[in-house]
Amino acid sequence: MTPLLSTSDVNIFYGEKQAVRGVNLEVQRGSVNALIGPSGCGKTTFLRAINRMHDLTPGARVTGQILLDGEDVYGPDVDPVTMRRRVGMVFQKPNPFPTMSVFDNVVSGLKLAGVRDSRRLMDVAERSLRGAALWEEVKDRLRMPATGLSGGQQQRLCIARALAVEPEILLMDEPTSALDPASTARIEDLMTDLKKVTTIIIVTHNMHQAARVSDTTSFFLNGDLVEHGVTDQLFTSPRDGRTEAYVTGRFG
Ligand SMILES: Nc1ncnc2c1ncn2[C@@H]1O[C@H](COP(=O)(O)OP(=O)(O)OP(=O)(O)O)[C@@H](O)[C@H]1O
Repeated sequence: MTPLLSTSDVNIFYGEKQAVRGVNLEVQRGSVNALIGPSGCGKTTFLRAINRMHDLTPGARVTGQILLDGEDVYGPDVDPVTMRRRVGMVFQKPNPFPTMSVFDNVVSGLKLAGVRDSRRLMDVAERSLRGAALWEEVKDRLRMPATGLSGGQQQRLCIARALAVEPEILLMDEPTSALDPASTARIEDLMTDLKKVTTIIIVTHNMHQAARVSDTTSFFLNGDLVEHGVTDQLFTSPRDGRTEAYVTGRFG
């Protein structure tokens, strides 16, 4: 099967400092992929290369190749804004637009793209909120400020906002680290459903979470991708001694 995402020899630098080294990775359509590893090993740096977020970081540089559905993400004719629409992102802390209503948050990307048809906007809002398992909780307060929602609801709203533009891939950077256990469980459950409509790469510090939600796992250490494989196998019979030491909690 042709992978949806494939990277070859990806190196990422902040000025002179190299944060990610020679990463080769393939991600299949409709899967959840976890990036794990100790703090500072380059997980977030790698994630942000996929949707060209480093274009916005002064001094950051990406070399090598990242192909999304066969297209070079850093190709000369690729518009970074269009690429960021194809590659959605959900951050550690929920970041709804604070001055906008629930509804306007969800459809903000579509409005930015010039969609004005109110029927279509409502359809997309409902589909996206249902997709993020939030519709039932907010359907009667779509016009209320997004900031009135709980933290867990705000994070699901951010997922709905990302889904509204139908991303080919959804990047999630520790999406539950600011949430309570109940909200975390809801988002973990949601991921299984999200696989039906998109492909997910999630950075997580929590190895139990990686084991629960992901199909494949990539273990990073000091900027290197040490091991990538089927999650069950990586956790139960890792090939590399460093992976084994990490997943058995010998360092972290
Ligand atoms: N904007 C930046 N400028 C310079 N160095 C950076 C920048 N962002 C990250 N780094 C460095 O790059 C390395 C990788 O950081 P990164 O945030 O990708 O790691 P991580 O694995 O996601 O860590 P964590 O789990 O703590 O979030 C670290 O040494 C970090 O200090």
